[in-house]
Amino acid sequence: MSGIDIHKGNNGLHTVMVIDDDELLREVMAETLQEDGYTVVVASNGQEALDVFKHSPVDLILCDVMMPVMNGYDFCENLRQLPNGRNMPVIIMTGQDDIEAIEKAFDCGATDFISKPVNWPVIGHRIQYTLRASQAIKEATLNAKLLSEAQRIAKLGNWSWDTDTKEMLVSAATYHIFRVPRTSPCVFYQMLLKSIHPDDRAAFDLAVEQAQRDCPSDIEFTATLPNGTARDIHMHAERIPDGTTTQLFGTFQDITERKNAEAEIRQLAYYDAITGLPNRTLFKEHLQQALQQAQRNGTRIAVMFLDLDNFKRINDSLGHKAGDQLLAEISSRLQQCIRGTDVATKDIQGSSDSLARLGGDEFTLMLTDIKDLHHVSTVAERVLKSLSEPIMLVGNRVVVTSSIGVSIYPDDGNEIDSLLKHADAAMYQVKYKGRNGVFFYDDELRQQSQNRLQLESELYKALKNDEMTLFYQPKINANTLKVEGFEALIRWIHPEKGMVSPADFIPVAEDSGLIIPMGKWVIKTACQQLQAWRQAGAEPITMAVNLSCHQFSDHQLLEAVEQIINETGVESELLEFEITESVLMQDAETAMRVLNEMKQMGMKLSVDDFGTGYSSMAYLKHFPLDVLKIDRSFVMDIPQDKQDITITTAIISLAKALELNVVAEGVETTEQLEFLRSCECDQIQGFLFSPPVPSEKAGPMIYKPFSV
Ligand SMILES: Nc1nc2c(ncn2[C@@H]2O[C@H](COP(=O)(O)O[C@H]3[C@@H](O)[C@H](n4cnc5c(=O)[nH]c(N)nc54)O[C@@H]3COP(=O)(O)O)[C@@H](O)[C@H]2O)c(=O)[nH]1
Repeated sequence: MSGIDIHKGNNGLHTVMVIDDDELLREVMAETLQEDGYTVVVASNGQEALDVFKHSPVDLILCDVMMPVMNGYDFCENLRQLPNGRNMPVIIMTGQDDIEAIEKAFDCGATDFISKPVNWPVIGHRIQYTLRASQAIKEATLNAKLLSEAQRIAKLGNWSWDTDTKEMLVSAATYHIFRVPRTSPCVFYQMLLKSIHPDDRAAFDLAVEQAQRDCPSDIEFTATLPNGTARDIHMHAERIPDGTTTQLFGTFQDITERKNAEAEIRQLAYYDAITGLPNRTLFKEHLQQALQQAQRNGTRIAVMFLDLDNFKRINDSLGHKAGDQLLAEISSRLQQCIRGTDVATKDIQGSSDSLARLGGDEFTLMLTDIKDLHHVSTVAERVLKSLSEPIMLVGNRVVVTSSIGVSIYPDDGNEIDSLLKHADAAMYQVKYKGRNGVFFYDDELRQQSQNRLQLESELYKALKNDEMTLFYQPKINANTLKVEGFEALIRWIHPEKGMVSPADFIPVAEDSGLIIPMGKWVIKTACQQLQAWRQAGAEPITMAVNLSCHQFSDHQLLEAVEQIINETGVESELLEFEITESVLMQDAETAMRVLNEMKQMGMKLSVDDFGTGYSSMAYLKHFPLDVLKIDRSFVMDIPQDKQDITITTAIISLAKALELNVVAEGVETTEQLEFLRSCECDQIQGFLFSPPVPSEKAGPMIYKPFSV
């Protein structure tokens, strides 16, 4: 017979290949199998069968042994070499029902055998059973392969272990995780034990013991691989269901990448990138733990709040890179300072004392277990001395001093926030007294902070109860002495205390956030007043309103101003904002953006208290400004003070060069006026003409020039 002879069965689900040199037997067999529903392909010897097999899909082979050209044994051996022949079920038909022939058939790769003469009624069932078994093997093989791949992808391997015999059977992925070659179960166990980091060994033994007691356990340990690298491994262990207490099973998973990512996230979340020190969040965790411990042990804690005195100036003049370098140097000096007698640790575990960078140029130190406050002073003095040593920054010798405020638990507070707040208040006391020093939070500050709290709550009520009013101080043309504008200044008419100075409550409003609604009220009231004067026939005059730091950085400010302008109908070019030099220079880039937006809306912009901060001329040149206001402190001692004369003259010249109007504030005497006039100062504001007054008194000033 030549070519492929196919006999189609009626269901055609499975194809059986019949290989026999006896043509009659072949035909009978084909017919019988066809009747059972199989499609049949026939071949007359092994060689022909191999050729047929290569071209037509077959599910099972029935093969005679003794055949010309190629016998059944050789066919089996050759078939197993083909990729799709490796797992093909082959039933050998042997006439010799002896063990030797059967063994030889199995040796050559046969799946099963049947004896000749063939039992025809049974053969269909035999084939069906073999096909079913083959299908099950195929599925199991595929599942095992997919599982193995899944384990590889998940870096997860499984194991089973008899803790008595010390035999540990593991999956391919487990070998891969530990980077060891396939080996015997006993050897693998030894390798595993050897790889576990000594610090993790006790936890590993405990996890095994726990699993033996039928409590599933999970641990993470570090394994050192044969190539010396360390990997983080997670192990889950359980007792084999219905097994003995020594029979365990579980998984190993390589979690190194996850652990690394977690460490990176932790670093970003808890540490400062410039200095590597703990940040505010971690410091608070440290402090919280230390507070709990101090509460239990009845000990004291010192919280030091440290602020560098001249950082901003250095940052602005030498650049941010140098600023970062400076912070890193400060951080390492601080670490050395507390290492003298105290241990500075960077992490929570085992931490006692701690150092952190809160942001900007602010650092905090926590000293625990304080027996004597003298010790805190010693550390603080050491810090001051160390930080004031010169630092070389991009070729410049820089000297930085610092101000330190200290609060003590439990004396000055029981909670994180109050301790930090009080240390901060003490630090401000140092700044106030001239910087470069240490101050401990004390009764006076406590009283001040209580007063502040009281003021804050009264301020809330004041806003609600309409206790605020505006006074107006005229700005007068230095030559004509005509009123060209007013500055609106808030006043608080307290029901019991009478008039409270804005100098006392504006800082509290700033800290509490109340400045935002209060500031809006001021802008609106000032605009309403200006519009009322304009509608009553006044010439165009300006109305200046002070913007505090918080107001200036409030994202909703411009929206609110636009609404006020629309509601009151005031001409936007008559509204002037006075912003202090220090607020503008705090974040010059942002200031530039906000000022430009204000300018686009038509408002006038004025730099208040000019000369008291330190302006970057580069920014000043580009800010869209209209007015420079010379601070009162320079005008006060004119004409006696030579330096003030020099400064005032210089500011006026600068304003002229920048094509800005210049206003002198705090003018109280005719000598001051004469001097300012001689320098061509444009406008005068001060008690010489009028203090801030209520609107009823301010209004008539518009129509009648002043005289001196
Ligand atoms: N953000 C806001 N700040 C405001 C507002 N209203 C006032 N303030 C700020 O409070 C500080 C104190 O203000 P005040 O007590 O009103 O003092 C002003 C003038 O009364 C005072 N002044 C004016 N001329 C003279 C003078 O000849 N002699 C003298 N001794 N004092 C004088 O100067 C203050 C105005 O300063 P300035 O704003 O720099 O022009 C003060 O910082 C106010 O800015 C507010 O609504 N919002």
